[in-house]
Formats: sequence, C-alpha cells, structure tokens
Amino acid sequence: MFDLVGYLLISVLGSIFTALITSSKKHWPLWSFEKKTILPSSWSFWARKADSENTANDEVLQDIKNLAECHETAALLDDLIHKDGAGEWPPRSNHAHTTWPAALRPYREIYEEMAPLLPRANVSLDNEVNKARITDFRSRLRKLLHEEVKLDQVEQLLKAAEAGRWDVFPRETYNAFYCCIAWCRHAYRWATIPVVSLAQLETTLPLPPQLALPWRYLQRHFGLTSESGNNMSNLVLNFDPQGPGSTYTYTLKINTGLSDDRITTSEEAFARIFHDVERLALPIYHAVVHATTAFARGDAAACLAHTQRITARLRPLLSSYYDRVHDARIARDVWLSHVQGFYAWGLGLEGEGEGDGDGDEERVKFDGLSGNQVLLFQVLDAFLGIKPYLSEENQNRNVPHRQRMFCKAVETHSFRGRLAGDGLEGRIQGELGEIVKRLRLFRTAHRTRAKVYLSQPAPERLPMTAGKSLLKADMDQSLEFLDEFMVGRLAQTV
Ligand code: HEM
Repeated sequence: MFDLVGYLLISVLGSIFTALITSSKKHWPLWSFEKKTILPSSWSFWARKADSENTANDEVLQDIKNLAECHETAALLDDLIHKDGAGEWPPRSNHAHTTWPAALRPYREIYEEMAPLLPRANVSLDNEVNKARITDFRSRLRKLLHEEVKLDQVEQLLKAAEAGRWDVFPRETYNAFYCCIAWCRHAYRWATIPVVSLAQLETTLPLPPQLALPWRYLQRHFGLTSESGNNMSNLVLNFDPQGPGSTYTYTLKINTGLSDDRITTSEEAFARIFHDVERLALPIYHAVVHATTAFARGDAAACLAHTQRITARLRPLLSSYYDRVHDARIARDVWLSHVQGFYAWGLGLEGEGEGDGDGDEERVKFDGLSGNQVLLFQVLDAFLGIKPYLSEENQNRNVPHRQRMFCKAVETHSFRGRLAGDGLEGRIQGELGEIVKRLRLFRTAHRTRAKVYLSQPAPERLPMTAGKSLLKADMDQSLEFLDEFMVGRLAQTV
C-alpha cells in the first residue's frame, strides 16, 4: 500500500519537475533553485542508467536540450553540441565530399592527389634533398589550388554560413571542410613527412590564398586565433560516421600509401583515441551538468548519484588511453617521426592581415595540437575547481570558443569548495576525491608514457612537440623542460 502511495507521489512530483524543466521559461539564469528543496527529477532515471554503457546518445542529447532552460552549464553544452557538433557529440563531420556544395569539392580532390606525395618511407638527412622535396610539394599544391579552386565561390559559401545560412552550407559539411582545410594547411606547412629540421627552422610561411582565406572564416566561426589546426579540426573531426563498417571511419591520412602498416595503424590508433575520448565523454559532460544543477537546487542525493556516474564513466574512457598508448598499438619507433610531426606548427604571424604578408602582423610562434586541448580534461578540472592548465592566450588560440564557454560555466558553478564534510555532502566530497585520484593516475601514467615516445631517435629533426613547438637544443634538456609542465600539473591535481 505504502509502495503504491509512494510511487504515485513520486510520479506526480516527477511530472511537475519535468513540466518545469521542459516549460518555455527562457530566462534560466533568473530561475534559481531553492536551496535544500528535494525534487525528484530525471536524475533517478539517469542514475539508474549509470551502469548501462549503451545508453542511447540521442536520449542524452535530448535531456541536455531539456535542461538547457534550467541552468547555464546545460545551455552552453547544448549550444556547443548544436553549433559545433552539428547536433551530436562527437561532432558530426560529413566527409562524403560528393554531397558538398560544388565549389568546395576541389579541396577534397586535391587532398586525394597530394596525400600520397607527402610521406616518405626513408627520410633523408641531406638538406638539399629535403629542400627539393619541400619546394616540389608546395609548388604542386599551390598550382592545384590555383587551378581548381574558385575562391570567390568558396567565399560566398563561407559568408552564407557566417550569416546563418546552414541550409546552404550544412554544419556537418562545414565541420568536414574545416578538417580538410586544416589537413591541407599542415601538409603545406611540413611538405614532407617525417618533418625535417629545414622546415622546423622556418619562422614565417605565407600560405596560398585558397588556404588562407577560408581559414579566417573557419577560425572566426570556432572562435580561434591560431594559424595551426587543433585537436578538433585535425583529429576529432577527422572521423566519418557514414563510412563503411560499424565504427567511425578515419578519413584524411598523413601516411597514405606507405607499405609499412605499423606506421599507418599507429597513425590511426593515435587519432582514434581523441575521437573515442569525446564519444565516451558525452555521458560525463551530461553528468557534470546534472550534478551541478542538482547541487544548485539543494538536492544532495541527486548530486551524489550524478557524481558517481562521472567516476563510473571515467574508467572505460581512460582505458581508451591506457589500452592504446603503448608499443603494441602505437609503435614507439614510428610515432615521433611519422605521426607527431604533422600535428606541430611552430611559426606564424598574428594581427590584422593574419598571414597576408602586408606587414601589419606581429611574428609569433603558434604551437600545434596537444592532448592539453582535449575538452574532457578541461571540463573535469573545471568541475573539480582546479585552475585551467592552458593560459588564456593558448585557450583562445586552440580551444574553440564554445568549449571555453562551457568550461568557464562549469568552473563558475564548481561546488567542491562549498561542500560540508559530513552526511551526503561528505559522500559527494569523497566521490570527487575518487575522480581526483583517477586524474592523478592518468597524469602519472601520461608523464611516463609521453617521455618514452618523445625520447625515440629522430635524427632528421630538432627536438619538438606538437603542443610546445621547438624545444631545447638536445632531447634530455627538452624532456626536462616538458616534465616541468607535467609534474606541475600533477601537483595541482589535488
Ligand atoms: C604518445 C603520445 C603523447 C605524448 C608524447 C604526449 C605528450 C605530452 C606532453 C609533453 C605534455 C605537456 C606539455 C604540453 O602541455 O603540451 C602533454 C600534456 C597533456 N596531454 Fe599528452 N601526449 C600524448 C598523448 C596524449 C593523449 C592521447 C591524451 C589524451 C587523450 C593526452 C592528454 C594530455 C593532457 C590532458 C595534457 C595537459 C596536461 C594534463 O592535463 O595533465 N596526451 N602531453
């Protein structure tokens, strides 16, 4: 009897809450939850789902949309998914270029033609040979771009997107185009893989207008200032959900045509981690939003359940790193030369004309991609109240604006410092401590593994990481320099 009454009561209250969060209330920041009001809500539904690996993504996406009117964190996550993700997370990226607007298709066809010319099985240590390779690659790419691309038509499309005409330039096509332009820019930058010291020592590099002009629009859309690509443009968006097979297809490649499949499988295994991390992170972002919202309305039980979901989901997510960043999946002796170099950048101009060489720009050094741009770690740090790893300048260069906004909101609403030490809040505190422990474990393992990969011999080049550009004169000093960042971050992870 009690069960029935209790059930009815909970159902009625649940419906009231659901009606509230799906109501047309538009001013969520003004809608503050009354402290200590316990409202049954969709939390119990999601808490029950905590163990189910296969909770459908669209249920999560719909729930985030519903919550968007309740809390700033949900609104910003929803905005990120809608605008940068083309409605999904990881972001949708349509690489079926025959479906692209006609003016954009030559870029992908040029990629197909140039990609096999980029990698070399055997690297030369002779500067003259390398100079010829670089000059030849760049002039061929420039020629194709000049002959095939109708830049005014491309610009019309980019302007249409900027004006919100996503019917003309669908967001998932925009994402794949971003990836394609980023690939072409990095290919032009290095012109031969493995990367060689001659190219590393360049300080500026005027890019062909067909690669410079779209980049300005694309970077403006994503709210970024760097000349280099980033974790999103080059890695996460490089997976096509419409490819053959049940998994996402790895699309634009660095080492096309090389017969050593240790190189090609290592390249793909490395890239896939970044896509998988975002795929597995969606339920974590969702739980972060729920836990934050539950705390705001004073519902400690719900907050605890959602915090437990984060801990539970972290294990399989971090396994995508632990299970792949080792020699059997990503071969140590090929990663540095054949994979990592492409993602670096290490030069640039910043300012008015950005790369058009008219003298209004200031010479700066843009770093390339790094794991330090991965959204998940930034969200977890923000949630735990740990200050951001990247400086504001580097965030603005490499972390898309809407990702930054979501992290900022999570940081603003971080409640770790406001919890009581006992009762349910004490248990939340304990659960957050568990997340910190897992992050510390990751950072400890990462420190060791990164060092092993970076200390492989690569006589063709100078010490460099994609995330920190050219380093010290020798590898020992460089590793020491990098270790300071990693040790420093470990010390902050408390
Ligand atoms: C063999 C591959 C890798 C190497 C050699 C490597 C190396 C490094 C180095 C040297 C740093 C510190 C300097 C900097 O900020 O750029 C760093 C930072 C970082 N890396 Fe990696 N990385 C690798 C792969 C990954 C992967 C696959 C992830 C995650 C999916 C990742 C996540 C991070 C994060 C989050 C940071 C920022 C510091 C922190 O939060 O602990 N890295 N990495």
